[in-house]
Amino acid sequence: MSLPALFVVGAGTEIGKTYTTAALVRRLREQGRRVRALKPLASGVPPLDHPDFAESDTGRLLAAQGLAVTPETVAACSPWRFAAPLAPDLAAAREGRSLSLTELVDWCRARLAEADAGETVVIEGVGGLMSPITEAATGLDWLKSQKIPALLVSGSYLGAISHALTAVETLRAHDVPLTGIVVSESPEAPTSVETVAGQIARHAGVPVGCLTRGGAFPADLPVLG
Ligand SMILES: Nc1ncnc2c1ncn2[C@@H]1O[C@H](COP(=O)(O)OP(=O)(O)OP(=O)(O)O)[C@@H](O)[C@H]1O
Ligand SMILES: C[C@H](N)[C@H](N)CCCCCC(=O)O
Ligand SMILES: [Mg+2]
Repeated sequence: MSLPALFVVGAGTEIGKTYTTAALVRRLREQGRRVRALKPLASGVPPLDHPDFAESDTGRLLAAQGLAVTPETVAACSPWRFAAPLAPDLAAAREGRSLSLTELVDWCRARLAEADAGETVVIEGVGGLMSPITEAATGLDWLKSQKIPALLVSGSYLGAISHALTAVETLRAHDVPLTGIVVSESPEAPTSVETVAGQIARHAGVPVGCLTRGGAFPADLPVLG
């Protein structure tokens, strides 16, 4: 199995997990490293031939990897896709489908196991750390089962500090290794992203980096071994 691998989790939804994951993929590729980005479970995904597909998580992660959108590349990145922009269990129910945590974890394990030596695998979670993914399981259960370190993504909106620190405490309570935190600048935040990152860093006890609007992955954040 390749190492390192990273699981990108959010302190909330729509705060920059995909943006951060894509920025990390680009950074690693610039460094000449091989990287595979996965968004195994995605809700709010339009059909492949829809003009908005490129803006979906899967579309953005394929673009960051330099991959075209084809039925094969999409299925290899995001095998579980649902149309409704809801928690995955609800989105699946709208389509008369259901999800199995075991199948999801096994699929990810297989991708980690088949990765070449020297290849980095980055998995983006869904929603916030404890967003429901099946009727019984949350994203935290998924992350714990996967047994790879987490990278936490936070916003810089008012309230983000508490959301980020609550997620840090939850990860700690569940013995999930946390490699660092990326604060992705939120639109119309009342203070600078650096200020928010500084506040989070004072309490989090792990490296914290800033990702400004439209910016690149923070150069000073050591997230991979
Ligand atoms: N640092 C940033 N610079 C520019 N745009 C950003 C940044 N962070 C997030 N965005 C934009 O904000 C929106 C939400 O971000 P993103 O899709 O990365 O969130 P997410 O946490 O992955 O959401 P989800 O829970 O749906 O997976 C996207 O349009 C994204 O491009
Ligand atoms: C549609 C959205 N962008 C995500 N794909 C799913 C977010 C689920 C959040 C559920 C919750 O924690 O309340
Ligand atoms: Mg995303």
